[in-house]
Amino acid sequence: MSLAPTDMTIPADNVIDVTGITKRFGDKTVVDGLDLAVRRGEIYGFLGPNGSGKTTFIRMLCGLLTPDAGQGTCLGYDVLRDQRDIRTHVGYMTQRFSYYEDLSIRENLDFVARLYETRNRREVVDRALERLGLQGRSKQLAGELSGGWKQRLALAAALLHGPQLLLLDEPTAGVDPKARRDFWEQIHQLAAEGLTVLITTHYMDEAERCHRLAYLAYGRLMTQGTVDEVIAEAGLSTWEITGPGLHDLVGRLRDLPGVEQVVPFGTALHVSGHDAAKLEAALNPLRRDGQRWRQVPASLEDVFICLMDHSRDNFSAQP
Ligand SMILES: Nc1ncnc2c1ncn2[C@@H]1O[C@H](COP(=O)(O)OP(=O)(O)OP(=O)(O)O)[C@@H](O)[C@H]1O
Repeated sequence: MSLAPTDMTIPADNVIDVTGITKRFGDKTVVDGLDLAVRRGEIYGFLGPNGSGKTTFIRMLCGLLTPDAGQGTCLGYDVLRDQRDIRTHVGYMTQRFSYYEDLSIRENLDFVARLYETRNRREVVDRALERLGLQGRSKQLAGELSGGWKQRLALAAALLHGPQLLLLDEPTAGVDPKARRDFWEQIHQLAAEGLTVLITTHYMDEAERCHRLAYLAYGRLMTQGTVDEVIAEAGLSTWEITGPGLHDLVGRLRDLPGVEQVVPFGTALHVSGHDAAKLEAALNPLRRDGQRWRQVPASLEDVFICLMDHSRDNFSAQP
């Protein structure tokens, strides 16, 4: 499939470059003064709890919603004025499968190609089928496909018109690990060819596959950077405890000075706080024979849980 530039001019550096983007629904500010710059060829992860404003932000970026405040460009187009141009040049994969279940894969792709008034439709659809490994199933009805194949169809459709920016809203939700891995290989291949990707996900392993990422809570940007930068900036000290008696330990740990979060991780507990000395002093008296206590680097999940706990709910208490 061709990902060659279309007829537009894109700034060499930032494909997305927006500041102060804000959206209100009634008295709720669901996206609150968001700044974001994403470079060409970057895979940028967007994380945050349910309802934190990720989809709303993406819909503003791709010209489906108008921001109430803020400014900037997407693919060189003004996000307030040039929404029609943006819509034409962006590939958007929505959270819900939105293709015709009673049409085949090929018919669905052909339909999308018609919407974009694509020239050489047959050839373009053939290339899309080939690229996504869908040739063998081209006659299969979309409604009969498993989650992983539906996701491939949706990705093929989002790429059909040769966009330079792909906005993916939880594309792998409910998809099995093998299909998720294949999907990410595909995304990295596309990025290597120059496509820019903004992707929302709740999976930590996927966050770690992004070049950079941002974490949102209640519409506000809590942190952004590479995985290492985000972890370092959080400044969390974390202890991992394994062995017997962890269940009883949880309750005793939670109210100790210096302990800010206690999270079970499989057969281990992660105990974190920002003041390393205070945390260690609080933990020391609780050590028991047979348990293993060790200091570990904070994980991305530790950091995100901490950010969520410390963020203020500005959704519920507005005048
Ligand atoms: N059209 C709308 N009218 C009113 N409220 C809306 C509308 N669209 C979204 N919201 C609200 O805005 C907030 C942010 O929703 P949004 O879907 O952007 O979050 P999200 O981070 O994408 O969540 P998820 O991870 O569950 O997909 C939510 O409280 C949601 O109920």
